[in-house]
Amino acid sequence: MTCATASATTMLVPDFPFSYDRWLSHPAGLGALPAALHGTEVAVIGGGMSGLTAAYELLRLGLSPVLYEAEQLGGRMRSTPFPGNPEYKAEMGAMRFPVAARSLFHYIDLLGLSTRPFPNPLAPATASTLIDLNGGQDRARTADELPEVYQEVADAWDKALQERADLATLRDAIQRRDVPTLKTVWNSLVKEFDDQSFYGFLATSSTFQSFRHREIFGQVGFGTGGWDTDFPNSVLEILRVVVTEADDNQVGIVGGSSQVPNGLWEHRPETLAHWPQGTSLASLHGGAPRPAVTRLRRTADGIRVTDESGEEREFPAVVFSPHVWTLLNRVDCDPTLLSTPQWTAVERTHYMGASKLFVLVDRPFWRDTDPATGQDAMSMTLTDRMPRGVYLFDDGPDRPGVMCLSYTWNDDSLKVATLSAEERLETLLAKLAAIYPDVDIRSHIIAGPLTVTWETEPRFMGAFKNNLPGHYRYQRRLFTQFMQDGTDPAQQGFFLCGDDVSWTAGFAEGAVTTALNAVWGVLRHLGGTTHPDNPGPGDLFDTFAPLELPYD
Ligand SMILES: Cc1cc2nc3c(=O)[nH]c(=O)nc-3n(C[C@H](O)[C@H](O)[C@H](O)COP(=O)(O)OP(=O)(O)OC[C@H]3O[C@@H](n4cnc5c(N)ncnc54)[C@H](O)[C@@H]3O)c2cc1C
Repeated sequence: MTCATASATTMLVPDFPFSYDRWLSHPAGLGALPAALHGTEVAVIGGGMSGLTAAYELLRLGLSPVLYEAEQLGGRMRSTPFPGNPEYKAEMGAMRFPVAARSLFHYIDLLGLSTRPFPNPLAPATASTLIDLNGGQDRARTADELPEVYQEVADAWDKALQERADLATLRDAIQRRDVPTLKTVWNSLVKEFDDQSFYGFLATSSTFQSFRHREIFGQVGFGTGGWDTDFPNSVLEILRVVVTEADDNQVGIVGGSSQVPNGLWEHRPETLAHWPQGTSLASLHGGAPRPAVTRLRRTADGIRVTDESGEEREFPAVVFSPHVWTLLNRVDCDPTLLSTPQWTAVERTHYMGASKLFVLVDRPFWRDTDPATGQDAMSMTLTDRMPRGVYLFDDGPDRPGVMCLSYTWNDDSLKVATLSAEERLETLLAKLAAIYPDVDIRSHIIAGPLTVTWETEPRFMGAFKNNLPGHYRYQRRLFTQFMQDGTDPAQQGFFLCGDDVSWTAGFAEGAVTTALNAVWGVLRHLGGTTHPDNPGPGDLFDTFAPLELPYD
């Protein structure tokens, strides 16, 4: 089932509500370059979802993208096979995609990948959910079956959103793609809430005056649940997720998320300029990308890229997709790559930490009925103990099942960061035994543990960006960096993309849409144009531009 079209809404981000999905699917294509420029090499640094989207579309425009990847293609769409059982995978990064992510789904559909509903807390695809808070447990199949207090919390959240953030108007404007209304309402929220944290928003809402309600909300929250580690972040980040329905109606990709970026590497576009039919990024690169980039220098004609092998190549344009922090410590950068205010924004970028631990088990034993209680042996679990979130994936009763025994963010991720994989497993099993005393998880494990902590991964240093209060201005500088008309020519030709420069970090949709901004930027920089019937994000920049907040 691929179901982008089943969504009435789209992740039309209110800061810049350009319809990337329509730009992508328009028969006129993304643009055209003078024939003399066909085959021009453009560097694309980073082979995650963003870099591969950019490289794929630059290839279709007739350019010759040269992809650099430091580790493995796919980046944070990392589906790691279990040793001995490679058909089963652990989703170390992205694992669930809102069907509203229509630009991402443009590529999921293009590649013919199948999706299935994701087993989020209390979702229809989830047999049962257990909430373990303050030592007490509540179990339910749907939210309606939970005790009254949970409904009070859900109502408090709905009311707070309605009263303080005009949620219904924003959602309606997004569904109708009514940009004037969307911008009017959203811009006033940006002014009001840029300085406000998520927790501050709750604590100052009349509907959340009970601490107990705030604590339960931190545990169960909305959509994917477990939002309390997000409490210090800017409430604008949360409002973007809510208004675009990014946390609702999510699906997983059958066979693993990494198939999307890896699929673009192998895919042979049906329509492409200049190149013969059958050309793919893989074929252009002889099957393997260039290694890590170590140095970037401006020259009279462009940007010189040095890679780990010592090779140097000069390009008229460079697209950079890894986390921007890597510009501070992994890549020796020419200071003129960015303006001083943009460098400040790079320095201020704030990333969330996240850890996960997966095991493969012999069968989905959690579906067994506990004879004493008549309930499932185990459930999708939200807990305030160390594991925080337990997710259960099965392919039928007689086949192995995948357990994500723990998915954590920030402080909870740091609690396991210094432990080895085995130590993590021991600790997590002990914590889960306190919730499920009669279940012997270990006796079912046939492979794993597979684990990751993104903040200690040298090429990432964090899971995904999340702005703190007061960060809007920095975010704006990074997001709009692809607009280089009118800037100092000596500072043109270098284009940032990736989910950390997007307004919706933590969602692959932001990786795709910022890649499309960079593609537009490269097209423009090299002297190409978009079709008048299908203007791109930069052509319509003034209509959609993110609000500028005063500095003084
Ligand atoms: C724990 C976690 C959970 C997530 N959950 C979801 C989810 O459920 N749904 C969703 O939509 N999104 C989710 N995301 C976000 C999603 O994974 C990202 O939005 C997306 O994968 C980002 O793609 P990217 O290309 O911008 O960056 P990346 O995937 O980080 O790609 C950057 C690439 O650059 C490479 N690189 C770094 N330095 C260099 C260098 N010097 N030279 C060459 N290459 C370099 C890296 O190795 C990497 O491959 C999650 C992310 C994490 C970490």
